[in-house]
Amino acid sequence: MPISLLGLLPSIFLLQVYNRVISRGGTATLTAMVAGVLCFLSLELWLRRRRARALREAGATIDREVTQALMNGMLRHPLLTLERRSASQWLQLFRDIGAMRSCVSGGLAASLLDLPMALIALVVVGIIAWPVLPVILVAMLILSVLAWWWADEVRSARVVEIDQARQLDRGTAEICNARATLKVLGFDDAAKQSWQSGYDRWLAESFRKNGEMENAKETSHVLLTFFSVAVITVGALAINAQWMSIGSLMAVNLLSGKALGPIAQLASNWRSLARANEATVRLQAVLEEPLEPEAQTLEPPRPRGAFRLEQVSFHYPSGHLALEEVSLQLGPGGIHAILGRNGAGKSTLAKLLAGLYQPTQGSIFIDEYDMAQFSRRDLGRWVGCLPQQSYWFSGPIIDALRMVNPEADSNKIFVACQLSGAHSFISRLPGGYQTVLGEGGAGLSAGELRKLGLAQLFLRNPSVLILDEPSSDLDFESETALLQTLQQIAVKHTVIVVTHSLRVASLAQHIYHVRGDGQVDHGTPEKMLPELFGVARNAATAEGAAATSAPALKQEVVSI
Ligand SMILES: Nc1ncnc2c1ncn2[C@@H]1O[C@H](COP(=O)(O)OP(=O)(O)OP(=O)(O)O)[C@@H](O)[C@H]1O
Repeated sequence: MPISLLGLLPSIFLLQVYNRVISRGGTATLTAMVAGVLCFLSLELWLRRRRARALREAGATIDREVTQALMNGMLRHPLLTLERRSASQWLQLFRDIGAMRSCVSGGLAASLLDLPMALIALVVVGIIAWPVLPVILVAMLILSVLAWWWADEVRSARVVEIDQARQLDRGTAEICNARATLKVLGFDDAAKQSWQSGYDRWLAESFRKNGEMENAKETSHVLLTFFSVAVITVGALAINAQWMSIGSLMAVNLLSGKALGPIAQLASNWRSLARANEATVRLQAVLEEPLEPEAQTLEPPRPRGAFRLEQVSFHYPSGHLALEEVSLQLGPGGIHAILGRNGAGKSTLAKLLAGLYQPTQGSIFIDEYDMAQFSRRDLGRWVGCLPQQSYWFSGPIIDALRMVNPEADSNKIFVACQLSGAHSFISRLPGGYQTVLGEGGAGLSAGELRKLGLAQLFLRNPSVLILDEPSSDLDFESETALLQTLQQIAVKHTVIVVTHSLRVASLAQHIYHVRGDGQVDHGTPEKMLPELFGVARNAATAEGAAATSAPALKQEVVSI
């Protein structure tokens, strides 16, 4: 408001110069007025800088608060919700925050704050030059209607260009992720064509909308000049009729710019409001989604690792029913194999046991505790999981290993790597544990990355280890070594292995067969192996002889 009031200063100065200085020759008055104007201008400069800073701070606060809420929220979203959005969609949500910030601290906020100036200018025009007031009112009306007309994106709460830019981003991210696959399979032309058509659509829409906005801007500019001419014309007629003075006309010419400028500026700033509005709706939807429970303040004792499923059903949001009223017990201790055909629901069962998915119906207990009460952080301490596909962070190997257990000393890291079989190949690398890997572990083979994933799991030393096809990328020798290790770990821990391997299955104490119709059969390997593989356990163990003839407990296993 003070800035708006100070905005009247040039007009009042002009009016006084004409009425008191030019017509009466008052040089002393002029000096005093110039001194006064300079003081007020200094005040206005100070106020404007304060206002700009307040807007900047508001923008930065919104950015900081929403970014943190989004990052915390994302990491506390249940796995199913996380999986629903791709990495590029999450990235776009972080970019949406920028749209909110630029709306608050950008030109739109400033022109909205300047709107009171328009009202004050109108009042002053009414006092000093009432004959031109109707002209300015009509001009305001026309500019307001046009500003609203051009604000179609705000009215429909949809920015088509952003929709298309997001689709394009998603396509680009997918091509970047699949760059090697595209090269290997040789269908890069097809992928490029589909990307190009998305790009052309976005470019055409962006070009069209930018043209519309340029049009709005240029039209407003010309209209402002036209209204200024209209004010001078009507003012000149009013002076001839002796209804107002020349000084008033000169002042009113400046005032009309103050009254109409903020409205004309709205037209070119609408887009940032439309973008911020869209971004806010999207962010709000994500921030309102339910999160996993907070970490417990009271820490229950480390579980022994006995699972009990009571009438557990699970279906995906798509409606696919993976498990239906399954009841079973598992552990504590020992190796337990989950078997079944592709797509039967083995990984789904493993994720339920790890607490990564919540049953749609029924309950899962670990020891005597209902798992639903625990946060992911609590469960992560007790139930370690090696998923079918895990991500390896770029940077030195040692840093990524320390990330999972920052308190682990070097000895513990060596032991975990020896157990997983990673130590031997890391030692052969020229940089050893300091070797820097690329994104996703680029620079190592799939089997080597698998061993590093196992090392991370061992480093956490959970009560329960859930491994989804741990030996899928391992050579025979490495698989044998891993099986020996798992046998020994299973003396004190519960080891659950999702597998297609007869060797692994033959070592289990108990086998769970996920049938694919929502049911799970289970029994001893003596009963299940002939049914599933058509071989007796004895024959199977003979095949996996190296694993079963594990020597006395390895020293490394004792230390985890
Ligand atoms: N996020 C998801 N949304 C919808 N359906 C899913 C999702 N993840 C898996 N499914 C479906 O659930 C079923 C079970 O999947 P799951 O990954 O548990 O199979 P699996 O037995 O581990 O298979 P594989 O041996 O091939 O690894 C599959 O038919 C799959 O299509």
